[in-house]
Amino acid sequence: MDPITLALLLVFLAGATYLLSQRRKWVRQVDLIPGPPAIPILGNTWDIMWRFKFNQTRTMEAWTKKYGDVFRFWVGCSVPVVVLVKPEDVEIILSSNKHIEKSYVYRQLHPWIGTGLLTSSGKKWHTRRKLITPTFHFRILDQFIEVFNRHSDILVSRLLKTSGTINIHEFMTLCTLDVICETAMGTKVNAQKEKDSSYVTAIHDVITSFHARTMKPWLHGDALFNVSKDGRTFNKALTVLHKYTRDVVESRRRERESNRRDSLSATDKELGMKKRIAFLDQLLQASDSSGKPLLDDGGIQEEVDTFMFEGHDTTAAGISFILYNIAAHPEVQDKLAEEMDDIFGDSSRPATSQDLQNMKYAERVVKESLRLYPSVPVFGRSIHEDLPITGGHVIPAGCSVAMSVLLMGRNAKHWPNPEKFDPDRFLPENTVSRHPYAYVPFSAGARNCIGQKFAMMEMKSTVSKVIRHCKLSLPYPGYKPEVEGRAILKANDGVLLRISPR
Ligand code: HEM
Repeated sequence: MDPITLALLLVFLAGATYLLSQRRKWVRQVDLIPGPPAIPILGNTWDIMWRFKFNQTRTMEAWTKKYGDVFRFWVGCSVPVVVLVKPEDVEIILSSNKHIEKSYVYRQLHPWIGTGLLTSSGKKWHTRRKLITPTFHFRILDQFIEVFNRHSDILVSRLLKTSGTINIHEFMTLCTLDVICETAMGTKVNAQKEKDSSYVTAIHDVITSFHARTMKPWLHGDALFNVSKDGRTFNKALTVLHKYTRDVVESRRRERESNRRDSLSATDKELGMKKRIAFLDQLLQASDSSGKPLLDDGGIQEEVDTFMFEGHDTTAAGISFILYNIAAHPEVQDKLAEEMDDIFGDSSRPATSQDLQNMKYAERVVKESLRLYPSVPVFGRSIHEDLPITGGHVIPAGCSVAMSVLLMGRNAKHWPNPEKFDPDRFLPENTVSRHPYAYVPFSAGARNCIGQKFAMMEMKSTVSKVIRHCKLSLPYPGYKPEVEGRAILKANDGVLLRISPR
C-alpha cells in the first residue's frame, strides 16, 4: 500500500473511531433517562408494533406507569424520543423561546401544509405568526358565529333523523369541515349534504392515510411511503386538495383586484351587503406600508391548508368526545339543559356572542372533556442543546421531546380521582392551586394554538345547539370509547351515541 493511501486510510479510521465513540457517549447519555430496553436496529418500534398493537396511547400509559413522569424510547436505532408528563418539565420547554422547533414527525405534514405556521420554525415562523395573529381578533371571530349556527342547524336536523346507534365522529367531521371551509376560505363545500363530493372525499383520504402513516414507522421515510397503498392514496387526494385551495386563492385575489378597481362592486353597493371576511381575505389583505403584499399565493396557500388541517379534525374530535361525556353523565346533561333554558327560555333564536360568553357551565364541560380527551394528545419539539430538566435529568441535544397532554390530564398527582368527569374542576376557586402547565390542551407559550378562541367558540356553539334540541345517551350502559392517540385523538371504533329529540 502506498504511503498516501495508508495515510488516508488511517485518517478515515481515526475519524470513524472518533465519531463512533461520540455516538456511544451520546447513546449512553440518552439512556441515563429511564425507559424500555431497546433492541438493535428496531429500537422500541418493536414494542409499539407488536406488544401494544400500534396503540400509542396504551404504549405511553404502560411506559409512564413503569418508568415514571420522564422516560425515553427509541424509534428505530437513531431517533430517541423523551416523553415528558410533568408540568414542571413541560413548562421548561413551552415557556422558552429557544425550543420552538417542531420534532421530526411533523415532516410528514410537509407535503400537505408545507412549512406553514404549524410546521415552520425560525424567522419564517416569527414573521408568519406576527402576520396571522390579528386574523384571530375577536371582532373577526364574532362574525363566524352565524356560520357555526347555520352548520349546527344542519347537524341537528341530520342527528334527529337517525335511529339506533351512530358514530357521532362521522357527523362532526363533516360539520366542522363545512365550518372551516367557510371561515378559512369563504367557500361552501356542503360536506354535510354532499359527503361524496371530490373535495370531501379527498380530505377524508388525506387525513386517513396521514394517520395510517404515523402509526407505521416503516412508512415514515418518503421513499417507502410514496410507493405504499397509503402513500398513493395520500398523494392522489393531495392533488385534489391543492388544486382546490390554489384555485380559491387565485380567484379570491382576482376578485379583490377587480373590486379594488371598481371600488365597491355595484351589487354589493345596491344590496348594502356586508361581506363576511374569511381568514384567506385577511391574508390577501396583508401588505406592507408601500402596499406590497406580505405573502405570495404559495405562502397564503400554505396557511390556508394549515387551517384546513388543524382547524377541523381537532374540533371534530373535541366535540365528539364532549358529546360522549355528556351522554355518559346524565346529571351533567341536565345541568347543561338548564343553562340553555336560562339563556334561551322557549326561544329557538340562534346563539349570539354574548350567549356564548354566558355559557359558563358549558365552558367547564368543554374544558373537562379536553382534559380527558385532548384533541392533540401529544406535541413535539427538537432539542438542539443539552437541556437540564427536573429530577437531575438532562435531555441530550439531538433528542426529540414529546409532551403528553393526555397523560398529564390523567395524572392523579394533579387531578384527584382523574377518571371522574367533573366540570367543576374548572371553577375559578378550584384552579388557583393547580400548576399552570398541568392543563395545556392548546399548548402554551410562543407556539400555543392560534385558533384556541375560535375552537372554544365553535365547540360551545355546536354543543349548545345539540343540547337544546337533542337528548344524548350511550349505546349501552358503561360504554367507553377506546382512544388511540394519533396526531389527533381518535376512538378505535368511533364515538358511539344514541340521539332522541329533546
Ligand atoms: C379543539 C380544538 C383545537 C385544539 C385542542 C388545538 C390544539 C393545538 C395545539 C396543542 C397546538 C400546538 C401544537 C404543537 O406545538 O405542535 C396547536 C397549534 C396550532 N393550532 Fe390548534 N387546536 C385546535 C383548534 C384549532 C383551530 C380551529 C385552528 C384554526 C382555525 C387551529 C390552528 C392552529 C395553528 C395554526 C397552530 C400552530 C401555531 C403555531 O405554531 O404558531 N387550531 N393547536
